Amino acid sequence: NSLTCIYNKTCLADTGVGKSSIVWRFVEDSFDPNINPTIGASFMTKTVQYHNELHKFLIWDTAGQERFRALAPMYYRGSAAAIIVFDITKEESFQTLKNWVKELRQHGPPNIVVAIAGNKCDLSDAREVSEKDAKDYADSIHAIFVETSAKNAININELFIEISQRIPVLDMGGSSGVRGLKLRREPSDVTRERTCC
Ligand SMILES: Nc1nc2c(ncn2[C@@H]2O[C@H](COP(=O)(O)OP(=O)(O)OP(=O)(O)O)[C@@H](O)[C@H]2O)c(=O)[nH]1
Repeated sequence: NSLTCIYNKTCLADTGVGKSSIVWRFVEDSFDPNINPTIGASFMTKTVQYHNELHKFLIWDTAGQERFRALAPMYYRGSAAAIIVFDITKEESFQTLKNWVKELRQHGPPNIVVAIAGNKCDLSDAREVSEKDAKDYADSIHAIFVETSAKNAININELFIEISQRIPVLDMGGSSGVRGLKLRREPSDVTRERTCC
C-alpha cells in the first residue's frame, strides 16, 4: 500500500536558462553541459519518496524559446504544479519569470502550485538577482522558492519534495479541480473490466 498518492502532470514553464537541465539532472542523475535546447516540449516522469508515500510526477518540460511560447498552455492546463526557472546570473530571466507568473495566474488552473527555481547557484559570483529579492517576490505570490544548481544537483530533490507537500491529496471525486489518475488499479477493478456480460 505504499503507492498512495498520484498526481496528474506537473508542468515546467521555463523563463530563462537551465530548466531542461534541472529535470534532466534529476531524472538521469548526470549533467551534460552541451544539452540541446528543448524543441516544443519533452516528457518525463520521476518518482520521489515522501514519508511512506511515493509521489510520481508526470513532467512536461516546455521549450523556453519565444517561438514555442504559444504551446505552453497545452501543458500547464490541467497541471497540478508548475516550476518556473530563472537564471540567477541573468536579471532579464527574472523579469521574464514574472510574465510567466502572470500568465499562469490568468490562464492556468486556479489551484496550481507554483514553484520558482533560481538556477545556476553554483555561479553565485556572477549573480545578478539577489536571493532576498527572489524570495520576497516568491513570498508575495505564495510560491515555493529554492535556489538550485542543475549542474551540481543542489536542491533539486528538495524542490520536488516541497512541491509534493503542497499538492493536495488527489481527490478522485474531482472537487479540487485537479484531474488525476491512479497508477495502479486494484486487481478486482481489472478483473471487472475484463469480464464480459
Ligand atoms: N553552471 C551552470 N550551468 C547550467 C546550469 N543549468 C543549466 N546550465 C547550462 O545552461 C545552458 C542552458 O541549459 P538548458 O537546460 O538547455 O536551458 P533551458 O532553459 O531549458 O533551455 P530550453 O531547452 O531552450 O528551454 C546549458 O549550457 C547548460 O549546461 C547550472 O545549474 N549551472
